[in-house]
Amino acid sequence: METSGLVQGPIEIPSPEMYNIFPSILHWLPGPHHRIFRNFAELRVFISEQIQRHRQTRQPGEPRDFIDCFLDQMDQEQKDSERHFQEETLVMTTHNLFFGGTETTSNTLRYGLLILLKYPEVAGLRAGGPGMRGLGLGLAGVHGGCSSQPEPAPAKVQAELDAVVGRMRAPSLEDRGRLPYTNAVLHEIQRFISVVPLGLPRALTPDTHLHGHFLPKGTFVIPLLVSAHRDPTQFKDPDSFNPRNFLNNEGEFQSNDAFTPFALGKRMCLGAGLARSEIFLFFTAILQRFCLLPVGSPTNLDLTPQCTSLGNMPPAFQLRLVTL
Ligand code: HEM
Repeated sequence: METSGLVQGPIEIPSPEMYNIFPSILHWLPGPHHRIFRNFAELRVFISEQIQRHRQTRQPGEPRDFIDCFLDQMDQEQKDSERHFQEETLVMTTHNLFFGGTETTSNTLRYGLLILLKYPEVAGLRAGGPGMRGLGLGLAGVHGGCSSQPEPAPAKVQAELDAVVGRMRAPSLEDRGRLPYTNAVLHEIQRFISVVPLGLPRALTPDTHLHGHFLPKGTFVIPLLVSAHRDPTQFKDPDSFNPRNFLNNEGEFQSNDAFTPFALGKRMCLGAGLARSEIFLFFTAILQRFCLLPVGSPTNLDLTPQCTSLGNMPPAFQLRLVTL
């Protein structure tokens, strides 16, 4: 049995760069980007309703979640004329968590699956064997399962998962340290795609000299995270996908200081730990159970991101998942 596994594409925006530079002008121009603003407004309404429900059901001092904690803090600061914990901040912070926590991780997962389709020798897309059932997610109407594919290169991630975790239980975070190749592949996916290519803007607190340039105090600086990820002094052949960037000669996992998908410093991604856990658990759970198959030849798969500057999104693609 095979069912549909079409991966949907993103909303098309005329020019994210334009929006970054002239946000107010785009508000007045017609175009599909207005869907984003509508979605944004809808999400605000949803969050405001959730806050209202929290107010009605909460026990002050006994927080159940982030919104309750924030409301407790608002109570404490009620009499403070310079209070930071206000309703609008709660709405926007919750919104940021939603937005920052969903698109980023889901794009990484989608992009990662596309990369693994393109580089089957990494994931280990297996040829059909007697133990493989043609069952799972796939394109409606397409038949043949893994057996229609040519014999693949060594099934490295799947072989490692088989050896360390087996098939009797789901992979857990405790396994991460014992899966160096898989860990390296996941790091390489994040490096290769730079799903968030720019860090958030900063303002310089002191006057600064950088590479012969004088930058006065107050200058806005936007870190180009993608430039670190494509730096040939840090990564061998940085425009290619190569998990060896995160492995030493003994095949052990090796980190790299230039790996900064979550940025650096005090304002680095708040959800980095959660995101890394999600990426690990989703990928390993999928690869433990399924053989990934492209629709058509892997050589025809295009990895060019659909949208840059706001975020690197994978192009729409189709994939079949066949149970192992
Ligand atoms: C693959 C997944 C993710 C990537 C690549 C990513 C990347 C980033 C980057 C580059 C920044 C800017 C940090 C800076 O400029 O210093 C950021 C900020 C942030 N991220 Fe993530 N993120 C991911 C997932 C998440 C998740 C799961 C959450 C929450 C549930 C989250 C919440 C946030 C928040 C709240 C900020 C703002 C932090 C601040 O301003 O102090 N992110 N993220």
